[in-house]
Amino acid sequence: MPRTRPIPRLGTRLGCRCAGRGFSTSTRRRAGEVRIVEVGPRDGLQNESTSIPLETKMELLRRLARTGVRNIEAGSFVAPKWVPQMANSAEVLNHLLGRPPAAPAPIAYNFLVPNLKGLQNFLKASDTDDPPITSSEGPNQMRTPPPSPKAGERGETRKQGPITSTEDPNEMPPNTSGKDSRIQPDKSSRSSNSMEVSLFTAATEAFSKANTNCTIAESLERCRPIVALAKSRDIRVRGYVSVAMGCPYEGPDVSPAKVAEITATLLEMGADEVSVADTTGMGTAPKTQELLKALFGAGISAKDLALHFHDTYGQALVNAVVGLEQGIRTFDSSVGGLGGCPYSKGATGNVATEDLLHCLHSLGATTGVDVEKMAEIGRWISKELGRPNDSRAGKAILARLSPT
Ligand SMILES: CC(C)(COP(=O)([O-])OP(=O)([O-])OC[C@H]1O[C@@H](n2cnc3c(N)ncnc32)[C@H](O)[C@@H]1OP(=O)([O-])[O-])[C@@H](O)C(=O)NCCC(=O)NCCSC(=O)C[C@@](C)(O)CC(=O)[O-]
Repeated sequence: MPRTRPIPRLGTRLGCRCAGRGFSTSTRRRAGEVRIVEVGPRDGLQNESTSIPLETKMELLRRLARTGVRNIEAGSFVAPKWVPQMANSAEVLNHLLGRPPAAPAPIAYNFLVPNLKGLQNFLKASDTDDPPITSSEGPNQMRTPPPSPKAGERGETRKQGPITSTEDPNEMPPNTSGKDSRIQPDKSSRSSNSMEVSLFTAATEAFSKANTNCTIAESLERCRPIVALAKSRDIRVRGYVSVAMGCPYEGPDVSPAKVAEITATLLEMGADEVSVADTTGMGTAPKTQELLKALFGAGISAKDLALHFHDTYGQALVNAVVGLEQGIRTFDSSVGGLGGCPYSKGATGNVATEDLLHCLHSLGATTGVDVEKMAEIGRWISKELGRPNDSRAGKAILARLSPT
């Protein structure tokens, strides 16, 4: 009789040690530690049509910081005429440096830079001796001195926070259940926050042209000096490859081999990780699998990758689970499902952080993020922006918390 090949259960493939039968709700079924990169304040807000006050952005960042999330994309040093919503990113950065939001653990704040000018503006804003603080300080907030501009000028490397190129980006704090994370307003934890940058390119020529006014090859050449300068200042660099699973101009068939080639080029340049982005939400489970196969086939390790799903076709969670099964441990998401891309018509927001957390926690993953706090933020920011809350899990959690 032919022997059937045993198919490992999800939990087994994710490395959990479950005896006997396991259920998806079992706390013994652990998917390990998963890093969430909250992109709501940048990817989420960049597409809003009405101007968002700086204080609303800062309040969003303060609230997010309290959830236990350790990576937040906070703004973008792009041309304001292209993305006006991000025009006050220097002020956001100044606030984060001058008055870091209280948080249970150090946070890596990330800013998008499309070109060398963007990085130079980022460095100028972070080197400001006296950030222009205009809002009132919260009870737990202490002023942390901004990094000295002298270090970089003398050619020394400026010490960044704990998440740097030399450290494992997937490393998580010991307490990752989220629920019991406590705000620690001590100076040491907050002064060890770090500032990172992200650069971006695309997997199709048409999108590259629309988003950054240059070819893919030109955009990669733009990336090279950005990585070099950032590395010389000991700043962690993340790369993005947009439209990896479908392009608004060239259609759904984007070559996985091309995505893998671009991703490898960014990593070879020195990027610390690359977030592979399904900008249009055209990705499906088989396409995610095929893409990861191409990426791994190109010699790229899962720990150097993040996945960034938009939820336009409602496939983001399924795709994330495929990624999880294949060893990916970093996922981007935005609270309340905020977002869209100004250069991808019809694309909806990123997968909602609340939905992703609910899914990951049900699989036994630890994220360190408090999903209930995140749900409250989703409700709050949606109301502030006058848009619907796009997180199904968020709405369900809120209904459970306050049944009427
Ligand atoms: C890339 C550029 C700058 C090239 O734009 P360009 O027009 O080719 O550049 P340029 O060098 O000719 O400059 C044009 C003007 O912009 C200024 N400029 C130039 N650079 C900067 C800068 N950094 N900061 C401030 N100003 C800048 C520059 O000084 C000049 O000003 P002017 O002389 O006209 O007054 C432009 O196309 C641009 O900013 N595009 C915006 C791209 C963008 O932000 N897209 C959204 C973010 S990416 C994204 O959302 C995808 C992602 C990451 O989430 C993943 C996914 O889901 O796919």
